[in-house]
Amino acid sequence: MFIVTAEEMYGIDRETMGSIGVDGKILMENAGREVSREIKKRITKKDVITVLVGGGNNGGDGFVVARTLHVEGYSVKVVQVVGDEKIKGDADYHKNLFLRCNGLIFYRDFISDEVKHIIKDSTVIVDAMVGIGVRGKLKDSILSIAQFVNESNKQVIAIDIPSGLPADEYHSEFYAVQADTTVVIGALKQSLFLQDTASYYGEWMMVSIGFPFEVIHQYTDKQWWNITDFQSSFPKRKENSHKGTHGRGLVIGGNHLMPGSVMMTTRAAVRSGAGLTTTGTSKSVISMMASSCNESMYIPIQEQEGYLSGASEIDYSVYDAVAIGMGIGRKKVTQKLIQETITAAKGILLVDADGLYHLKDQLNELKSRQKPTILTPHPGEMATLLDVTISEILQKPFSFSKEFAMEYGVYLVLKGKFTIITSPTGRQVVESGGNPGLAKGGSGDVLSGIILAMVMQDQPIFEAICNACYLHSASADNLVKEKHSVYDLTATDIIEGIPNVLRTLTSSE
Ligand SMILES: NC(=O)C1=CN([C@@H]2O[C@H](COP(=O)(O)OP(=O)(O)OC[C@H]3O[C@@H](n4cnc5c(N)ncnc54)[C@H](O)[C@@H]3O)[C@@H](O)[C@H]2O)[C@@H](O)CC1
Ligand SMILES: [K+]
Repeated sequence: MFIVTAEEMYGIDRETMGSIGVDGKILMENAGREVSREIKKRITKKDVITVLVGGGNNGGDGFVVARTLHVEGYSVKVVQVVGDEKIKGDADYHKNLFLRCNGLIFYRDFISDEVKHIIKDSTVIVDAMVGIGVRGKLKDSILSIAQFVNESNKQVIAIDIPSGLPADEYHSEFYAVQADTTVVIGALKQSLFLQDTASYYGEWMMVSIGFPFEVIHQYTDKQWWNITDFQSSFPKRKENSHKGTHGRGLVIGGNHLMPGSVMMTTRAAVRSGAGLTTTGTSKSVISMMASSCNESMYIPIQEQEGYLSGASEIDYSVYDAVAIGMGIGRKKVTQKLIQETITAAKGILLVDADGLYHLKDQLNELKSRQKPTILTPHPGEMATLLDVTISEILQKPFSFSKEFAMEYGVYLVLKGKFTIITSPTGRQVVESGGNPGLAKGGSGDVLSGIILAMVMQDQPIFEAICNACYLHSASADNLVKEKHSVYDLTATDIIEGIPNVLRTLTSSE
């Protein structure tokens, strides 16, 4: 499913009406019909429904919903929250159809006792006051109605986007309707995947109203990754494959005080299908790891006082992919190791955790790498890389990611509740699975191991990274559904949950 900004949505709308020639009235009819279909799954004929209708096309969709439900025998009223002069064009056409079907409209552009009574007497509120055309904070008249709706405790179903909520990232202050359900029209809006706006949507689903796939794709390169994408792009294993087919991966990380991270990355890579996995770390970490992770091979790396300091002994040419940085610490001696690895690693290179800290002054080096580079920061690490605050990153995660990935020619995985994966060409995918059980030390290390294994399989690298993120979240979600809680779930559990996801979501022919 595609993700759009408001501007991109308007482009798609214009193109569909202009070049293709689909009449706006038909699009509006389609939108209202599809939204009604979703609403009907959530109501009965006993419900009393009020549709709050505003002055744009979002309101027009509201009139179609009101008419569709009314002619099918549901109890529906419309409250038009703007003056008559504001209802124009296609919306006015659909308003007249509703009136001619003997639909009932109350006109109130402020919160009066009458509107309060109508809302109080309703069981379901359909919010069609403002859609993606919202500009700034809601005006007082509509604001007061939105506030009353939020206090009313009624079931609220929003059309396209909760009224007042911005569709895009980097917005100013807002007040929005809190929906229980939002029926999103045509394409997913960016604010569905931003930390401070996502929850306003409540449960959501998307309906298609006739925008051609090619037209949508022409305007956006952003996508939400779901089970269908995972299943259709996950590589199938061939009968005649051998361990070399599935990649030789090297994990470099750890220090004498932090053996766990590199251990989890290694075990996750082994569990996710890497053909051969080698761990490069300090002697003391090897002695701790070797007995519990005997599928891996080990290379001791030069160290100074327990911290990794150089990797001249590694023959990088034998590895298809290298993951570096987990548990490596921030000591200055380690910087040289990162420097050497960036230039010496001839295959795919993934840099995570403290590796990113050391990378900060060497970002330009990445531009000359011949093979793909993957960086996997969380917002704090991303903020450090860019010298901005975490809250700035969270306000504009799509833009920051895209600029960064394109500037340095890297695949960027900005981790979080909504993980954004960006390719060097600016293509973006959001992976939104997972649960709060993942917000713990070690889960990032596990993700790095899964990515390492997946990028060595027979599939395009961007899809491989998206699938790795999906697998990581799906493992956590299955475990919380079946035998764990978000409190006790550990990074090790996530590794152990991988087989179940692979077994149930993929077939091995
Ligand atoms: N061709 C069509 O008929 C389609 C219509 N669509 C619907 O149309 C919507 C976009 O329509 P529009 O571009 O007309 O815009 P909206 O209907 O989203 O918003 C415009 C209206 O909101 C008012 N408004 C803007 N900012 C406000 C504020 N801060 N306080 C109070 N009122 C404010 C404006 O005065 C105007 O009346 C989408 O969200 C969707 O619901 C889409 O479904 C796509 C297809
Ligand atoms: K709305």
